[in-house]
Amino acid sequence: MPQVDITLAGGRTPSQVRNLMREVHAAVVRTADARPEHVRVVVHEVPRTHWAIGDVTLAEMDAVNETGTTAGPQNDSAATGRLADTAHLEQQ
Ligand SMILES: O=C(O)/C=C/C=C(\O)C(=O)O
Repeated sequence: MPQVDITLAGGRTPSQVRNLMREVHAAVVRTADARPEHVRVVVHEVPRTHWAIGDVTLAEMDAVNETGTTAGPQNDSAATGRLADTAHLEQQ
């Protein structure tokens, strides 16, 4: 009984989430030789205020990207709006 769990940051429309579920379902049926009625797809949607990367939440990154100002902790990723785990790559 295949089960696919997907964790998404909030912000997608219900239609986007539904399409994602449909396509994942189809992919599992096609590739895993699973019966359609046995495939479970579970989407966990996390509020953007509850997902932090390097202590900068996605909501804080959004605010930076929308206003050009820093809304969260003062660090490189908050200032640039980039994901914290990629910021170090530009420093090398
Ligand atoms: O954790 C990250 O680096 C980014 C996560 C973003 C998502 O999961 C999303 O866009 O849903």
